[in-house]
Amino acid sequence: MSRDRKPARPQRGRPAPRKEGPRRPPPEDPPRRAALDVLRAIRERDAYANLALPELLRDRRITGRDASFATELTYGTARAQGLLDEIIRACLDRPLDKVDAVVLDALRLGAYQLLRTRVAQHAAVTSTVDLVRADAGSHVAGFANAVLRQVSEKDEQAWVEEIAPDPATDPIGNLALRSAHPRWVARSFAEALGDRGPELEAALLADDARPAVHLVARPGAISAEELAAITGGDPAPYSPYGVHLPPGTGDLADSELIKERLAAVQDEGSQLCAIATIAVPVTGEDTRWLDLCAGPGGKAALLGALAESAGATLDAVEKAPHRARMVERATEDLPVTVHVADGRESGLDGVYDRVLVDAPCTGLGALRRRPEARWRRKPSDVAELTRLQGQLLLAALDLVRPGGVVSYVVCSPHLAETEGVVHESARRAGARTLDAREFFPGVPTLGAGPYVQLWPHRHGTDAMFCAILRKPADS
Ligand SMILES: C[S@@+](CC[C@H](N)C(=O)[O-])C[C@H]1O[C@@H](n2cnc3c(N)ncnc32)[C@H](O)[C@@H]1O
Repeated sequence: MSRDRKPARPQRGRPAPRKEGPRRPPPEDPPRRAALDVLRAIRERDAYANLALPELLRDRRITGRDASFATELTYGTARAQGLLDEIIRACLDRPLDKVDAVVLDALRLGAYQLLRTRVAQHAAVTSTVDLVRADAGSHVAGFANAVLRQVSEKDEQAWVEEIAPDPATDPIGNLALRSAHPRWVARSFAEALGDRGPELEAALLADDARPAVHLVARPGAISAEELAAITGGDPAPYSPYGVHLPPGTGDLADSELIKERLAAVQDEGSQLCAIATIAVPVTGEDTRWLDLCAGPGGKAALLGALAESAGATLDAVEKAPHRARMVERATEDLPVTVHVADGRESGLDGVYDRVLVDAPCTGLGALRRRPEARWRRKPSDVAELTRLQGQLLLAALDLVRPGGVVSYVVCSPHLAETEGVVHESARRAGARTLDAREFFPGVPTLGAGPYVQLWPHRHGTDAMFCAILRKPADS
């Protein structure tokens, strides 16, 4: 394995690397090179680690233990970025933003190995210095070496003790740094949980755990028990259609079960929100259902299969044409009609018995799936998204018939995106908020209601939020 391989040294007589420009020798250390290239792609072109890394590993034919090591380095460094930056900052005699971005990527990678892996110190330092030399030139190799030597003088715990805010006066700031989250994200979790202590810590730490893969068994085609038996998984604790796969289950894209649409990969929290949408009683007709933000089609496929057995039909609206095509593929053979349209002005009539608004959101509830997302999202995203979420929810309340129900779902616990949007839209439309907890039977620790907020550390699901609204019958 190349992890502990001694790095190549310049040969005697070989000309020293020129100072004026970076040179890139053939990769000597494929896993670290792959990790560094993906970290750079994340920074320079907003790449997603979970898409960019597998592609790069495939292209460079990096497999086995090297691929696992590259994955650990890339995901771990991307997640811990803010904490690593604070530690690197403490080792500098200049502001962090004066460090060349290419060098900083490598310093983060080196610091991650020193603080959060079992890679030997000398291997972590020399391999990083080699990468810096190759990418930024020899003149900065000494600087990188000096910074990493300083980082290596303490372990993570000691660094955190030294640089974290005092937990007595700033518990959120302390936990944010400890758990490598931006302060505003930690604060939003604290506000949603009503906790600044152990539960907040558990919620933040859950973002670093690898989520189990959940499958949904297509209703009417296969039962969860059958799917569990075939896959070696376990029936999910709460969703009657869910299966939890054993840890380490590989890529399922080529599995016959998925290709034949008997099953799909879907977080149990998403399943529960779709199921709740149709569990609420409505009086009278119950045959016209609408999914107003349907792409890529996970919930539309589950609702479509449930619609088929209930004798209902589903209209699925999606603004982005390529995502609408994904909905079409996911719902083939189901009573689903896909519309490429803006949900705020879809042109559809207000006749629906049930509407799901699974609105675009910050995704703060699924940070465990996107290593870089916690650092990419900005507080300013929230204001923009809440405006759109409110408009979509009002449109849904317009499209639902009197007496019908709307469920509003986001994958975020941020109160502005959850309760804030629901309060304001319900008030403006004169809609009644129902106790959503009733429609999540058997799910524990749902708090005081009337909304449902799921959490990875409590429920093993993404942090999905669900509110259920009823349009007054006389409106
Ligand atoms: C959270 S995702 C929905 C996930 C989907 N329900 C599922 O379970 O697979 C939100 C979707 O809304 C779409 N979207 C964004 N703005 C929209 C709008 N104004 N009208 C309709 N869809 C919109 C996005 O393209 C995205 O596909």
